[in-house]
Amino acid sequence: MTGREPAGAVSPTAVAVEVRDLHVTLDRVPILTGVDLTVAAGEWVTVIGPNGAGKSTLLRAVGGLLPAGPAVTLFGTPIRALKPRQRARVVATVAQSPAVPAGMSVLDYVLLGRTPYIAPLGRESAADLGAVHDVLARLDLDAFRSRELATLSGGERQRVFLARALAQGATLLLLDEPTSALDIGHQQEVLELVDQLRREHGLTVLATMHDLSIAGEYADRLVLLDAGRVVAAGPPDEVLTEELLARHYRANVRVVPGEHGPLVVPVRRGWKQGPPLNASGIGRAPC
Ligand SMILES: Nc1ncnc2c1ncn2[C@@H]1O[C@H](COP(=O)(O)OP(=O)(O)OP(=O)(O)O)[C@@H](O)[C@H]1O
Repeated sequence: MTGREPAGAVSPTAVAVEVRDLHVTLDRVPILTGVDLTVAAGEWVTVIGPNGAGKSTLLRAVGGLLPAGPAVTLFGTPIRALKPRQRARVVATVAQSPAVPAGMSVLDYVLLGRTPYIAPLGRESAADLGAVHDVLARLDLDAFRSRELATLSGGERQRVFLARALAQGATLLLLDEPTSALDIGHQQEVLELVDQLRREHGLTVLATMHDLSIAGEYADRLVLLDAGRVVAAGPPDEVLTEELLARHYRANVRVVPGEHGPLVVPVRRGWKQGPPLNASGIGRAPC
């Protein structure tokens, strides 16, 4: 469906992502310290953590957008051994706020995802166009194909960014807060599509998310990052605990069982739960 093709020199292995003792320093500030992470082929792992924890930095290092030395291996090959075109066939990234090229149509933008398959100075093939049209249809973007990307709403644009990554046909998808601008219906639609592609085509997904309930519903495992270190990792019900979320997010939450994983409900601090409301029904007595 996404025009996935052989990934050059990279051979299939049971491990999609191997990160060992990753240290990243930006402008002399240590951002990631000794991060270890393994993602099995076909697995969905979501990195959670408070603002500034280093989630995007970790995804950028895994995607080869930041130098990571020997610490990152994709499908058994050190990422620094992959040439850019080879890497683009293996890993596709949806960044948090990708640049929007001025004057570019949605169709042309999504076609950029096919660049690793088009010879330099060559033209896109019928297969490239087919992959793009397929992805546009599945993301409910057909009506926008001729529109200038810059004129789309934030949520429409976010779906186009994902479409470009899917059109790339890579085996590993890195999604940095892929649904932050989407309404609740489109959130579910997009995440279900990613999960369906994972099941049908063996995609591996490494994501970041702030919505913890949604993170737990879709991921096989969660990795909790705080101040550049992994502080917890495991199945959602082991990581989404009231105690861990209080400690690392300084958040007051209740965690309740849900059909597809724990649901995290924020509870306002310093106010009594439930009645009594005052006589007019507005406001509660402070604790
Ligand atoms: N070029 C840079 N120089 C110095 N510090 C940087 C640089 N880029 C990022 N940082 C810092 O690194 C830290 C981690 O940033 P990152 O974007 O990875 O966090 P995050 O967990 O994704 O945060 P958020 O949830 O807010 O998106 C932040 O404190 C950020 O300010």
